[in-house]
This record gives sequence, C-alpha cells and structure tokens, in this order.
Amino acid sequence: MTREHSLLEVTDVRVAFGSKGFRKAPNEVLHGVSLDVREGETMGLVGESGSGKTTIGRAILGLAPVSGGEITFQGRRIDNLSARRRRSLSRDIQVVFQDPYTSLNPAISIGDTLSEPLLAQGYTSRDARRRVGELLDRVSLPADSLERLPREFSGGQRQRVAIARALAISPRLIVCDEAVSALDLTTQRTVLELLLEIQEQTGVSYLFISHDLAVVRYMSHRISVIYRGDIVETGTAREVTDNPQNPYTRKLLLSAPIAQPAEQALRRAAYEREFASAAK
Ligand SMILES: Nc1ncnc2c1ncn2[C@@H]1O[C@H](COP(=O)(O)OP(=O)(O)OP(=O)(O)O)[C@@H](O)[C@H]1O
Repeated sequence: MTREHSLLEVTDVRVAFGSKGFRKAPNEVLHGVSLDVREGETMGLVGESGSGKTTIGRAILGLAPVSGGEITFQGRRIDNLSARRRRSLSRDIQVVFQDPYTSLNPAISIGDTLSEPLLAQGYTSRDARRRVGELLDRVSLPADSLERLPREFSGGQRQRVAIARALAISPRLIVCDEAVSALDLTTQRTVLELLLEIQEQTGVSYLFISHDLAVVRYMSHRISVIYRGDIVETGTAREVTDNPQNPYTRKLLLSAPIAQPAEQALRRAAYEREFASAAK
C-alpha cells in the first residue's frame, strides 16, 4: 500500500512554541516530521519523554501551532481549518488521553459523558440512549454505570469510559496518547486487548503514542521512532524491533522488556560492541 492510500498524512510538519513572547526566540520542538496512518492500521509512535510525541498528536487535533508542512486527512488538508470545520472533523478523529483521572469531567455521570458527543452530532435522545447502551456493552462496563460519576470507577474502568466516548460516533482514527501508561500491567493488558478487538470489529485506525516500546510493538503494524523532534526511523513493527537501523532505536529497545532474557543480553552486548567501536 502506498502513501496515496493513507488516511492521515503528516508531511514535514514543524511546530514551535513561545514565539509570541517579547524577545522570546521560538522553541522549535518538531523539525519537519512526516508520518502516515493507513486505513485500519495501528501506527505506533515511540520516543522518550520530551521528544515531541504529544505535540504531533496535538498538531493533528488542531491543538498545537503548525508553522510548516501540512497535515491531510482522507486527502483533505486539516492543519488550517476554521474552528467550525475543525469541530466537524471530530466525527472522524478522536483522542484517548493518558490520565483517566483528569480526562473525564468529575461532575458528569457516565451516561451523560457518553451521550454528549452523540447529541452534539444530532442523535435524538432515544437513539443516544440506545447507542450508549451498546457502547457500555462494547467496553464491558455494567449497564448500571449510567448514573454513576467517574470517581466511582477504577483507573482501568475510567479508561474504558474514555474509549467508549472516543468510539461513540464511530471515528475513522483515534489518537491514543499514552492511553495505558497510567494503568497497572494487568489493566494495561485488558485495555490493549479491548483496543485490538475494537479495531478488528470496526476497522478504526490508531495513532498509538507511547514511550514504551514493548507496548508499541505489541499494538502496532508499523512504528515511527521520534528523537528530539525528528522521526529517525519508520518501518513495520518487526523491521523496527528486530532490525533497527538507527542507534537511538537500538537504545530504546534495550530499555524495553522482552520475553527472552537471553535475547535481551545478546542485544545489549551487540549494542555495546557497536558503540565501543563507534567511539574509537
Ligand atoms: N504548550 C507548550 N509550550 C511550550 N513548550 C511546549 C508546549 N508543549 C510542549 N512543549 C515542549 O515541547 C517538547 C515536546 O513535548 P511533548 O509533550 O510533545 O513530548 P512527549 O514526547 O510527548 O513527552 P512525554 O512523553 O513526556 O509526554 C518539550 O520540550 C516540551 O517542553
């Protein structure tokens, strides 16, 4: 499949912060980033803290100032949309954030949280109620969740609510920004399985952003690696993790836990040899 078939294309995107302040030099945090997400695939975006992952997600959502390059969705430019057209794009592109404790409004019941995007898209209250029931079922939350407030749910359950809200109006793309990072390992696993099942059933695409290469490898068809605002490597999940071309990717791999300790030791030794010879 070529880039012409991409659902989302980010091409040479630059983002700089702080340029409006008096005498403040703009701080460019994305230096011409390109990546694409195809229909029905999970594109993983991995890099260490501060490398620019969230900024890419925010640029796609129209929440970061794009100073160069372009972003297209289904072939149409979206980095320069009016607020009204941006709102209508939320039908197609949704987001699940990291923190299930702050991403839900604490004063709004789960039922209202889920019906709000449906009513905004013109659902009647009856159709919205029916759809909310389906969504709760889809993310395996009990039907009596409707009247309850977010504080009555665990972190994993709240993340299920956030996923149900993102799914409500059947988007084509969900940006998952560290969507499981705040959860314990067992809960992470069940939420990841849920995301995979949903993709299988609906064909939704994910841009799956995480600092954790093990999680990204598990979820993604392809992976882009970002380092200090530049994409340094893109390939299939297997290419990037079995045969990384960039030294930074190899470093990330060393810190990612893998199932076979012996393989990890070999990888580490090869990496250390390579760096020792590069340093000579
Ligand atoms: N609104 C902002 N104003 C100024 N600088 C910002 C803003 N948002 C992000 N940055 C800077 O941009 C850089 C990239 O941040 P970003 O949040 O995209 O990184 P990240 O890879 O997602 O990191 P993390 O995994 O820690 O969330 C950082 O140096 C950050 O300080």
